[in-house]
Amino acid sequence: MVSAEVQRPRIGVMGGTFDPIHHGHLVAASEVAQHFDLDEVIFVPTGQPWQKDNVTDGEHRYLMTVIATAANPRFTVSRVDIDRSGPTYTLDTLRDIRVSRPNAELFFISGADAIAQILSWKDVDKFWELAHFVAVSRPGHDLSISGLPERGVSLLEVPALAISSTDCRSRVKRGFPVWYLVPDGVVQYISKHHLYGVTE
Ligand SMILES: Nc1ncnc2c1ncn2[C@@H]1O[C@H](COP(=O)(O)OP(=O)(O)OP(=O)(O)O)[C@@H](O)[C@H]1O
Ligand SMILES: O=C(O)c1ccc[n+]([C@@H]2O[C@H](COP(=O)([O-])O)[C@@H](O)[C@H]2O)c1
Repeated sequence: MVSAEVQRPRIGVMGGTFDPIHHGHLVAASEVAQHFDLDEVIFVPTGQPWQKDNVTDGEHRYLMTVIATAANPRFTVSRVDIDRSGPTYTLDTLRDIRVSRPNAELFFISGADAIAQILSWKDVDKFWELAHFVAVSRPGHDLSISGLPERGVSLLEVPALAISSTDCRSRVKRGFPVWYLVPDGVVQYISKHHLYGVTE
């Protein structure tokens, strides 16, 4: 009797502060999904990103991420980092996602700037047994993985979008449009909730 081989689900994990989520994030996730034949990409907004200051409330960032990903049947959003108290560490993110997807092969997606900082992340030496890391190109940043285990990390060139959340926040504050930099629903959410406005 021939036993059918059960295929493990291949799941991307796109962690980010998403303050706000923009098309650079979405294109990165979509390209990695295509290249690595992923069944799903889980977007995970950070709770308390310990290497960033003055971050917008997590519920706003979570809801913008839900709005931005809603149309893609392979994109989902997880609250694991938003709901965990204390600083957000990727080790916890990956462990929590593994609990909800026990059989999955995980692919953690990050941009060139983030991967360049990875050796400063908590317990980085424990990452490689939990997920494969995919580092994508990003305008203005060299894509390099020197010093990281070769089998643990892959590089992927993606269409260059010179968009950052910092620039989106600055544009809103200065009264410039963010149409076409972020999804339409996110533009409307920012306006409705008066995010990133001039502080009185
Ligand atoms: N334009 C982009 N192209 C490719 N990857 C990106 C791009 N923007 C962000 N990323 C990657 O997405 C992940 C989450 O990024 P994050 O939410 O911090 O956005 P950001 O634009 O870098 O924000 P900020 O400007 O506030 O630092 C990181 O791994 C980052 O490298
Ligand atoms: O684990 C850490 O110590 C750590 C330090 C900095 C960033 N990260 C993760 O890297 C991802 C991108 O973070 P950021 O700050 O660039 O939005 C996000 O999932 C963070 O939780 C993780």
